[in-house]
Amino acid sequence: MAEYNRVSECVGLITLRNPPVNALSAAVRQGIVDTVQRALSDPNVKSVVICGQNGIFCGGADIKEFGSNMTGPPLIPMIHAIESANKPVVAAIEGSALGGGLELALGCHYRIAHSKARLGLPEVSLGLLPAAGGSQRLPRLIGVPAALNLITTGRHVTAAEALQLGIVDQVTDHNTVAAAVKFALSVAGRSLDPRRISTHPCPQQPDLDALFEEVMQKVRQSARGAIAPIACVQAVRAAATLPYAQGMERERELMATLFTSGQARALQYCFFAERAVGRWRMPSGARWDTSKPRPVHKAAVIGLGTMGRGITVALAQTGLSVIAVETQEKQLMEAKQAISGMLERGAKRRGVAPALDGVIYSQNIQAVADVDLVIEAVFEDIALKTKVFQQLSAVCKPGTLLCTNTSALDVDQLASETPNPELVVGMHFFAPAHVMKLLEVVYGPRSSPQAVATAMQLGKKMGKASVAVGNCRGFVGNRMLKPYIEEAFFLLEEGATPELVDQALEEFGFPMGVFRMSDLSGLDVGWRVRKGDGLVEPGTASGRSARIRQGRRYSPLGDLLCEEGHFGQKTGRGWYQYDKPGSRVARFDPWLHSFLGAYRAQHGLVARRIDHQEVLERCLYALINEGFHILDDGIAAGPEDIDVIYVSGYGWPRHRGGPMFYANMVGLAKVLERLEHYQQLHPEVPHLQPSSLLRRLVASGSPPIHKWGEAIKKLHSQL
Ligand SMILES: CC(C)(COP(=O)(O)OP(=O)(O)OC[C@H]1O[C@@H](n2cnc3c(N)ncnc32)[C@H](O)[C@@H]1OP(=O)(O)O)[C@@H](O)C(=O)NCCC(=O)NCCSC(=O)/C=C/CCCCCCCCCCCCC(=O)O
Repeated sequence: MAEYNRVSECVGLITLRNPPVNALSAAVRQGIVDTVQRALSDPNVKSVVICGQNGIFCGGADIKEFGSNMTGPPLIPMIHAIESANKPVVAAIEGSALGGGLELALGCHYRIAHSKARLGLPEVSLGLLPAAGGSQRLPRLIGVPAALNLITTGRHVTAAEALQLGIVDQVTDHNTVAAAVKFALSVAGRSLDPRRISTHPCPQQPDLDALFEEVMQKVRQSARGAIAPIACVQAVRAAATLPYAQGMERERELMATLFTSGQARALQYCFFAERAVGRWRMPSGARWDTSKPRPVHKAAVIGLGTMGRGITVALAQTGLSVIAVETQEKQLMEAKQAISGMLERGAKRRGVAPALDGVIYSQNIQAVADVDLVIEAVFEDIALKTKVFQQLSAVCKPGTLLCTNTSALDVDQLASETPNPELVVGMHFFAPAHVMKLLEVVYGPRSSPQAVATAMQLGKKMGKASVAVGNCRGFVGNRMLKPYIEEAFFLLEEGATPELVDQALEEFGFPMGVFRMSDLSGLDVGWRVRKGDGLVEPGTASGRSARIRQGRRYSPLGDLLCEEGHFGQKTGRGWYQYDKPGSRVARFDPWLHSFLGAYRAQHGLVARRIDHQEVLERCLYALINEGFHILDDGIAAGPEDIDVIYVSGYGWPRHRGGPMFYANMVGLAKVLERLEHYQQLHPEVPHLQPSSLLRRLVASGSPPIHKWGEAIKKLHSQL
């Protein structure tokens, strides 16, 4: 797994071979140990170059090995042997040098990078720290502040930034291995002492204590309960304050805690889940690897409200030419200004030219005649959307894919209004569409695999976490959100406060609790949906019967606030109060608390003490239970799909892996037992009734999450 050649007569060239990213598996580590040994013992070899095959240096430790008993030579002594070598060792970095890959390069005496290479220590995003000496060498090489930034964020830097920081010694636009070999020849015989990073002291830093205190505070705030960023700061502190050997000991201790933590398992699960969702499959048997996407060069967006504007920006930023259609002239002018502003700001951030010319604006739907794909983003009204789809079917060239950005309406119904339902899919973006990572690609029974493949590929090009899901009310994300929100309302009725519920959820790791989130997105959104469902009634009735609608428990609390004009941040009043409409700082609202008291009295409810555990169990287990229904219904192909949706679109804390992974960690039997407990207490709440899939999984011995797919298939075949 590491190939050895002698080149230019006296350079030993070691090539890592472990596709696709040359991860440092046991075999690769053994290969490095053997080939380094061979190069150092060959008297004809004066210097050594280490590179990776297929244009990538090394993607780091083999993450797949982490879950198993690790065998093979350990990384730390391997890197130490390279650093202590008596012949110069040069890393030739193409593609990526990440994690253990960069740590390997830091053990080399010199580093040459291709201009397109990216380097970084992203271990923190896997719940770990750079524990092959990276946390001790990098601060010694580039100073404490820069190292802290890289190690606690895990961000990847370009070769140019790496050069500026002093991580690499040279950047080339040409053949990196050839440049490294030339460089290796030029440094043969030079003293290596100054090149051994571990022997350097950390560059002096004034006010070291104040710096670490400030960084620790910032990291704690943004970590939302994640432990790895904090351990990263502690490890860098060891580099700054202790001799290398003691720093390495501290690095080892900190890693020992992280390595076996649930958070590391969750974050590594997320890494693989995000890649797994690209391998989508439909109940028909159609799959990602047998369905060819159609090329999309030109796209159109219909309707330039908030969503349409964001979608236009996301499409234009991928380099597509976009026709942006809005029939109202004033709206069109406003949209044009807003879109140009977003494109300019985005381009400035990314250091590229804004794609302003990529967007053509029109008031006329005829302008979309020759596009390859249309995304409809008009108001959520089935009659209006149906009309637009009929117009599009008449105007567009044959084969144009018709996509709807609906978040709630029936994609199949829209498809059935067109002559070619196989060309219709949902592309459910999340606001703001050019920023949010998530895209649900919604297929109906008649959507062609090619249409799904095209939407999935376009999502990937836009940098979205794209997940293919079946069509149902709310698709995956919003369908699961409904019981979560309903439980939060019920908890208020029973004695909780918005502050208590939000605090429990935010301590769990959500960026915002359910009520702060509701204030941000607007209480009127749900009110409109509930009205459409015939659930909203005038608020004069009292007692239990007033809180049973359509045969199940219902809380009219949100409706009552809306009737008062309390729509959240936009009106300055919601579950909290705000200094003025549009302000973002949520404050305790005494009116709301007396309103809740009066409401409970009117309905004969006696407030009881509710703790954080009950909030978490009722809100989260209700949401998870819906996830099991979704899996059972075949709406999501696997738990990874649900987890990626929740982590990338709904603020589920990544270090908890997503709702289904969390259920797996808590234990399926425990989730089932708690649901049964709450269901007995609240028999009129159907979403607390444990899903039959959850019951069946528990009955079959609660297989681990990576085996659920098999188990679900088996359980279905037994039905
Ligand atoms: C940028 C990438 C490298 C490439 O991106 P792209 O081209 O888009 O391709 P992808 O789709 O992402 O990936 C392609 C497939 O490759 C798989 N892959 C990628 N990286 C890895 C990897 N590192 N390991 C395994 N597999 C990998 C990926 O899954 C895809 O396959 P599939 O589709 O899923 O089938 C991009 O891939 C990327 O960013 N990769 C991750 C980079 C990264 O995070 N690297 C860091 C890894 S962690 C690390 O290096 C840690 C080092 C520290 C030392 C570790 C020491 C371990 C043992 C210590 C034990 C301590 C206990 C102490 C006990 C005691 O002492 O008491």
